[in-house]
Amino acid sequence: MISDLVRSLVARVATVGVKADPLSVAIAAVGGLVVALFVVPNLPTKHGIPGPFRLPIAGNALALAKYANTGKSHELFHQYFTKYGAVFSLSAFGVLILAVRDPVLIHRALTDTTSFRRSERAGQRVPDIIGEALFVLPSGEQWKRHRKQLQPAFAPLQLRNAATVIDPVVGKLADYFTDLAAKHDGSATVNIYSEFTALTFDLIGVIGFSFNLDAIKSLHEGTANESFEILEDVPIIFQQRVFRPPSTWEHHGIGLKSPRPLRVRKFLDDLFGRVIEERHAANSRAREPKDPKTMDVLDRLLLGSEELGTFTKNEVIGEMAAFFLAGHETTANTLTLLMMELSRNPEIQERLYTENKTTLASLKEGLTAENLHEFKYLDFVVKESQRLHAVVGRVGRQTTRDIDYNGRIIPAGTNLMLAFNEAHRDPKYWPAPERFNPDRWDGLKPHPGSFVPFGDGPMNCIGQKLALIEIKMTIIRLIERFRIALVPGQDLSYVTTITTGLKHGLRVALTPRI
Ligand code: HEM
Repeated sequence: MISDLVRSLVARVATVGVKADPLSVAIAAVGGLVVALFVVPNLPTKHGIPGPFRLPIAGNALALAKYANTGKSHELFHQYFTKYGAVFSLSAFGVLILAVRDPVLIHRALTDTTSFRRSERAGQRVPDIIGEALFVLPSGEQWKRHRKQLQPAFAPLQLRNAATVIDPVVGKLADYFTDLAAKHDGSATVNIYSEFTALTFDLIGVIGFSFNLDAIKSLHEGTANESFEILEDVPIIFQQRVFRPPSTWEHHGIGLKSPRPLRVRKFLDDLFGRVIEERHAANSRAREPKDPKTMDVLDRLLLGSEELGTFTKNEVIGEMAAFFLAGHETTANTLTLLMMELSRNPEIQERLYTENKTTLASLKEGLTAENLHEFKYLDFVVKESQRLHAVVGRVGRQTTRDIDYNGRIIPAGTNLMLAFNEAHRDPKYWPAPERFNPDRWDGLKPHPGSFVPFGDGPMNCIGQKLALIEIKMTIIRLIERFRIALVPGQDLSYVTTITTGLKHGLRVALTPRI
């Protein structure tokens, strides 16, 4: 059909050359415009990878923005993967994007650092707030410096100490549920997502920076918590900017000079500025210099090192905000979706309870970071939940040179969207992919790239061990003390911002086990 259109236009243009009557000129001009605007953007490309119809200039940006702004981009991508297969192409304002579900290409893009990189794109969405933070920094020297400096804050000793912080905080949360249940006919009904968001928010503050933003306290006392509200706005601004050209941000109230982002940045400067000053003062009062082995994230950011130099104030504040961002919503969503599966599958819950009881009784030194591996069925349950619910559903990379992909050439400079959530449910790698079946993990070594909840390669999640300690300890302590049931009749649809979770959270009834 396209070739017929092009042929008739060529004939028209040829006629124009001979006769030049006004009607033919007008038809040829309109036709030329139609071809330039609608046909050329949709001609088969060098890479030959299929994809949905592209509009002139905007390409697929309008559909992407529409779905992204309603939190449903996962639905649009799923429709396209179903229609076009494991890799499809999109464009947005001249930028070519390949969406990838194929685990082989996902694995390659995450681990082959000579052919793929993280581009500047994510950082350019939030240069005013967290532009210089690890998880948006492009591949290169600055990323390497941040990673090298911060990695030791997640070493075994720090994780062991973190576990000693997590266990009592979770214990207090469980006490709160017990009291609530006693006041309400023996069962506490809560939106567990709100509880987990507050929990993970407080934990990242205490573990990473030794200060508590008291989100749990505010939630339970029903008081406002400005730090929490402001930090929660960062991913929303991020998401609202993703598929919109920067020239339109101001119009949507999310420009670099718009009041909302300015308020966020000012608040972060004030809050984190105070925390930084206090830490500097404490460090200068200390008689001995800090032992690098016991340094937390903030120490590492402030003290720098001989080898890696010192961090600017913008880098420190950006990292602090980004750690709250990367470290709390991801973990809260993972915990919530896991609770959804447990509340839907009482028999799995009971198996966990039995394992819990025997394993906890066998631990001489109590629950620690080191003995969590003894809860084997719990490990399967967590993995299976992360497989079905990849809360970081998509991650970006860019090709640094032409790539041969199954005989097709993906040109250098192409942006890839690696769809972890789709790879996790690919029937080629996962039999009965929609079934929540923890037993599938018994003896299983997944195909590379088919299970990547924390990414892979050098840019994998720096906080993954900490996140798993938080998740496992929370589940162990809640399952130990409560039966968890789903409150019927609720809307469990997903919402995708930077992460994917449940749009309205999750209401569960917690009934204490006697
Ligand atoms: C279940 C919880 C979590 C999930 C599913 C998750 C997932 C991920 C994924 C998929 C990436 C890779 C991004 C990429 O390849 O571009 C990542 C990176 C990152 N995560 Fe997590 N994360 C979680 C918890 C945490 C926690 C608790 C922290 C902090 C304490 C954290 C901090 C980071 C940071 C700083 C990066 C950037 C690493 C780098 O670029 O070198 N995450 N996370």
